[in-house]
Amino acid sequence: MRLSQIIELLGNNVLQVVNPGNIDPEFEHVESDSRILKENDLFICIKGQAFDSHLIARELQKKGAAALIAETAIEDEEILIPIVYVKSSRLAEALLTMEECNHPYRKLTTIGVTGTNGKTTITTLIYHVLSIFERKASLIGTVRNVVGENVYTNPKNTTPGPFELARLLQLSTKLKSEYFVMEVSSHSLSMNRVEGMRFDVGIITNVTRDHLDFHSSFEDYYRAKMHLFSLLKSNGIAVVNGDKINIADIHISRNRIITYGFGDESDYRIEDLDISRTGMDFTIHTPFGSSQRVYTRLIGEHNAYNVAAAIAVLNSLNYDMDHILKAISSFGGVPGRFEFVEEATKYGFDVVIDFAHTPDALEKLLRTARRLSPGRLILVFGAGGSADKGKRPLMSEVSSRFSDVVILTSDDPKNDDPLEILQDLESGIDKFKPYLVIPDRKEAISVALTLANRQDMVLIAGRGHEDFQILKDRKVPFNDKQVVKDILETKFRRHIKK
Ligand SMILES: CC(=O)N[C@H]1[C@@H](OP(=O)(O)OP(=O)(O)OC[C@H]2O[C@@H](n3ccc(=O)[nH]c3=O)[C@H](O)[C@@H]2O)O[C@H](CO)[C@@H](O)[C@@H]1O[C@H](C)C(=O)N[C@@H](C)C(=O)N[C@H](CCC(=O)O)C(=O)O
Ligand SMILES: Nc1ncnc2c1ncn2[C@@H]1O[C@H](COP(=O)(O)OP(=O)(O)OP(=O)(O)O)[C@@H](O)[C@H]1O
Repeated sequence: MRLSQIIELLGNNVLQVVNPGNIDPEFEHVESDSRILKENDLFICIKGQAFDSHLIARELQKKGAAALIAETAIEDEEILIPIVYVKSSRLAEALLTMEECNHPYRKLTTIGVTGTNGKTTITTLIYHVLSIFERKASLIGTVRNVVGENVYTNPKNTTPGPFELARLLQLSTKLKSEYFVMEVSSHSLSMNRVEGMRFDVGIITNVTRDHLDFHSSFEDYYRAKMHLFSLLKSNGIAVVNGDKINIADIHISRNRIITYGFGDESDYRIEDLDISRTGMDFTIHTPFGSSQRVYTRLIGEHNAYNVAAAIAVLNSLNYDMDHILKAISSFGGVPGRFEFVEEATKYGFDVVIDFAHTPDALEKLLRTARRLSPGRLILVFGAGGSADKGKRPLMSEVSSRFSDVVILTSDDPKNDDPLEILQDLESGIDKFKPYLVIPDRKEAISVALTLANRQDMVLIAGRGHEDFQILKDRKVPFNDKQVVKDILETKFRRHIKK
């Protein structure tokens, strides 16, 4: 692609072009990482959180960059290559990488899920059903990225950056995938990561308090999520939790919006939810007048929403309800989401691992647990560091309200002082209810298990499937489920033998 074509493609994102030699170079490739820049690349300068590549313009020129895209002034007389100034470098990055890859999303049915909670569950469930139907699909999200036989676990981001996204889309088309099912985080929407692609289906689950370290306000966070619907293909549809989201906020015609929920107005309406320890069932009424009983191994009202969302999407893609419901019934869930540690049952109590790390998710977890457990609820949780501090006391407040014993502990402290995080958490706790503060997570889990009597339920929240803890810049192995199993195996087995 030539520089003149790039300028045309970027349209009104372009502010100014500085081209001392008045040249129109042709580029081999668009790059935004100086470490892998090659001669004749067009380089996009980005001011990131850790690094600002505008500051290394000379090095970029020396390495062979044929032109630069920039959003802040590069005042260096030695820079002789053209510079295209734009309003947003990240937007330019998204548009140009997708152009370079020839818009692979056009050959795929793309399904994007946004919302504070439920993204991984819904994407994984849709992927599962499509796999049962023997349809080739890719899955992109927090837990893993799967494209054909390639599985990338613990990806850096829930939603990849533009280069990786374009590469995953391209690989999907190369491997003849039909579907591309992905989580779309609010960070990615704000940072224009997905701006280069378009979706056949956009799903929104809910928007509740989270990430207010990154977003300037709740309204800003909400707006970021809603932006997904600006990225629909011309005939794309929105699948919306009608109980949680005001459809007036989605600016597409009503006949392209499908709602799900318990509310009477829902297109896919949930009724008569019956929850047990092994799964749940409910009736789903469809907009085509049919009503069927759904069985799922997922547990909790929040998961009834997630299952209804998946049904609405798949049925809208013209899959038959009987087949959808059969495939859903065989879905075993996502690791670390309301996952029982079966080894605990022989000791007479339950242990559940869950990824809840927002006030709303904790409430949903505890309400579900209360429905299932005749005994006490003993909750172990902490809060992540370097993230939304304001949600910490709100999480404790919910925890005090819905559980019987709370043990505050460490999550992923990252660069924050673990004791300061605990103080923030403690400030929201109800001091008239039993609670403990045990900074060491393993010890906290051990104490919770020791406190558990017959029929109690121990809930270990916040880390879910994750198998590490981030302490400053150290990543140490830590998996809640494994830790529970180890404690039961050592401490409890010995105890029983005596
Ligand atoms: C704060 C943040 O969101 N950072 C994201 C951002 O990184 P960045 O661009 O700011 O990175 P940077 O290191 O400052 O570099 C800036 C630029 O300089 C370039 N560079 C850098 C070094 C160098 O030597 N040369 C060079 O050219 C880089 O290639 C980049 O273009 O853009 C990257 C690519 O898109 C992301 O991977 C990265 O996510 C970091 C890892 C992150 O942790 N993000 C979290 C907050 C996040 O996005 N989370 C959400 C999910 C949250 C949830 O739902 O719970 C997600 O979607 O993952
Ligand atoms: N529909 C829902 N409404 C509220 N809470 C939910 C819902 N679905 C899941 N949760 C809660 O959120 C936790 C994470 O679920 P899931 O991984 O599906 O969400 P996510 O949106 O992908 O989360 P994250 O963005 O943090 O990765 C679950 O363990 C559960 O506690």
